[in-house]
Amino acid sequence: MNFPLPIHSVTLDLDGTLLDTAPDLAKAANAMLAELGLPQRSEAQIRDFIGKGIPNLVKRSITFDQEPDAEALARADAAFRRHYAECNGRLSQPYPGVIEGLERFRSLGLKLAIITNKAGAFTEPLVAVSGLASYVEFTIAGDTLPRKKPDPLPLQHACQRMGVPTKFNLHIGDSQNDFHAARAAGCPVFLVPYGYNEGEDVRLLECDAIVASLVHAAELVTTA
Ligand SMILES: O=C(O)COP(=O)(O)O
Ligand SMILES: [Mg+2]
Repeated sequence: MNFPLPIHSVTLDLDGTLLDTAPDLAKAANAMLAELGLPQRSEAQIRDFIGKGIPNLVKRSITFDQEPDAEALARADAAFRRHYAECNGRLSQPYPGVIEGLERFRSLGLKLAIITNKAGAFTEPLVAVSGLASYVEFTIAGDTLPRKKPDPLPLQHACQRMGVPTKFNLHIGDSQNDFHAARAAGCPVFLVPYGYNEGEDVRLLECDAIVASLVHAAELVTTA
């Protein structure tokens, strides 16, 4: 790939790319585990459970020796959502370089949108309270469409909504879900190494660039 990369828009992953949400997610998961009388998890463990949406995080958190049954899962899911609604956004912070990187993308005239696997009920308040809402045209949450990342649908939908051919939309994320969604949609993809990738090293994925921050990403693009 030749740099600078010519693009019209940037779609951004939320958890692990824009915001470090693991402390709030770990707090809610441990409150849920305590309520169900299950052992606590470390924040490091919870970090590795983030990426494929809340039902998956809940299932991974309550799975110890054996697979949970449907009823246990439903109770855990409801408890998690109740606790997360209380603490969502309290400890979550933008990573270094996020606001400056968004400013740079904006000054290049690029359209920006957020694409997350997090459920919409938690995404909208989080994007608002973290100050990210003013930078993006819209947000697509994990339950906005019938399929979420790694399916390409959210990226295809976002590109259509912005009127940008997928090859001119750069997707920036922290995980294999972002990587596969972008590749399947035909979008170039940069990955950050500081987020959550379900316990795997993102450097093993053949993305177009590993970027230390969004500022670094902005240095590698130009307006098409
Ligand atoms: O909710 C998740 O599991 C991850 O959300 P993300 O797509 O913003 O990383
Ligand atoms: Mg992520």
